[in-house]
Amino acid sequence: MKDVLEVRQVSKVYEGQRGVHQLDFTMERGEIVGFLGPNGAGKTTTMRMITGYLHPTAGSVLVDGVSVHDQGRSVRAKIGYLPETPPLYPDMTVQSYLKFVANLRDVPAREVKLRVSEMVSRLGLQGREKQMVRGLSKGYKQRLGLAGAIIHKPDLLVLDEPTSGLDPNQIIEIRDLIRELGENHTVLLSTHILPEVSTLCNRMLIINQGKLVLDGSPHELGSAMGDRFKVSLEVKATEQQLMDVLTPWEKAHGEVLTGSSLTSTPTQSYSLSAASEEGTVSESIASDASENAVNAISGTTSTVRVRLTGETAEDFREELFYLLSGAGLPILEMKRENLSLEQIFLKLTTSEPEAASETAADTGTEAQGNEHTPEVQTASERGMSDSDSGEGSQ
Ligand SMILES: Nc1ncnc2c1ncn2[C@@H]1O[C@H](COP(=O)(O)OP(=O)(O)OP(=O)(O)O)[C@@H](O)[C@H]1O
Repeated sequence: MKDVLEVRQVSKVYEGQRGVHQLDFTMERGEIVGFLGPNGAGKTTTMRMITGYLHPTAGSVLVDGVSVHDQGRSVRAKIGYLPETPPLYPDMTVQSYLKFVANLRDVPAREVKLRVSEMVSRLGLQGREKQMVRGLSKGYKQRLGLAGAIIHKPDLLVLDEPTSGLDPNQIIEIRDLIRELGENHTVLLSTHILPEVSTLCNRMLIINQGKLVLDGSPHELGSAMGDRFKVSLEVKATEQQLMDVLTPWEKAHGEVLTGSSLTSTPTQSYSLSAASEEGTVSESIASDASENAVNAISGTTSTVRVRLTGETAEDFREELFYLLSGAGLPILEMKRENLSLEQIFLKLTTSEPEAASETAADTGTEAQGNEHTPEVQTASERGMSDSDSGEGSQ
C-alpha cells in the first residue's frame, strides 16, 4: 500500500538547541497512529513540520509522494491540522467560521454551502450554526476545530492533543469522532493519555528527547519488547505439592530448575534461579504461612505464592488453571503481571539521551528484544528483586 506520509531523516534545530533529530517513519492510508512522548520531546515540532508550518533543518516530509516544503500550497490541501489550541475566531458564528475556513482551504465556491452543512451534521454542531464561537463550550470548540481541519477533505489528519483540557464526557465524544474520522482519513494524533492510544490507535510512535524510540502496535508492544508472559499465583498447597506439579511444567518449556530451595518456612521468601538466562522459571517464591494461610491440605498445608514467567508472550493461564485444578491444588489468586503501556512508556522515556538513541537504533524504530532497553524496574519488579536479592536465601 502506498504511504500517505513519509517523514525522511527530519531534524529541527532551534537556535542551536535540538528540537527533533533524524526522525524517520511512514504512515499508510487508513492508519490511526498515536504520537507519544513526554513534555518537550518534539511532538508539536514534528507535527508542525509535517503540516508545513515549520521548515525542517534537514530531511524531508512527503505527503502522497510530494514534498510538503517544496510544493507548499498544493500539498497542504491534502493535510488537515488541528493544533493544540485551535485557531478559532471568537467573534464569528459557527457557520461563518466554517465558511471562512472553507474559502481559506480552497473549497470550490459552489461547494462551500454544502460542505459547511456536511461538517455541521458530521461534527454534531446542529442547532449551533448561529452561535458565536466565544459562547461555545471547550468540547464544542474542539468539534468546530475538527470541522475546520477536515472541511477540505484532506487525506492526512494531524491532531495535536485533541482531547487535552476536556472533561471526561467530552473526551469520550471527541474520541468517538476521531474513531469515525479514522474510517476515511489517515490520522496522526499526539496525546499524553496512554489509554487513548490503546483505544484509538492501531500503531504508536514514542518520541523522547527529539528521537524516535519506539514504533509498534500498542497491543503487541509488550511482546515486541521481549516482555514474556508473567503471572503471580497464590495456591493452597505445600511448596512440595506445588513444585511437584510445576517442575514438569517448567521442563515442558525446556527449563530446569537449579539450586531450588523450597523448604517451607513460614513468612520467609525464597528464590529460584533458572538454569539459563532465557529461563522459563518461577522466578521467586514467597511462602507466607501466617495465620491467614490456613492449613487445608493433609493438615500440613500453607498457601504458596509463586511467580511464573513463560518462555514467550503466549498466555498460559488456562493451561495453568487445568494443571493445578487437575492436581487438586486450588488457585486462590492468579494475576497477570505484564508491562502496562505506562510502564513501557516509562522504560523508554526515562532513559539517558544516548540510551534512548541506542534503543531507536537497536529497534530500527521497530520494537524488538529488550536487551538494550533501559533497566527501569516497576514497583512490583522492585518488590520481587528485593526478595530475589538473596538468591536461594532461606
Ligand atoms: N520556537 C521554539 N524555539 C526554541 N525552542 C523550541 C521552540 N519550539 C520548541 N522548542 C524546543 O524544542 C523541543 C521540542 O518541543 P515541542 O514543543 O515540539 O515538544 P512537545 O513534545 O510538543 O512538548 P509538549 O508535550 O510539552 O507539548 C523542546 O526542547 C522545546 O523547548
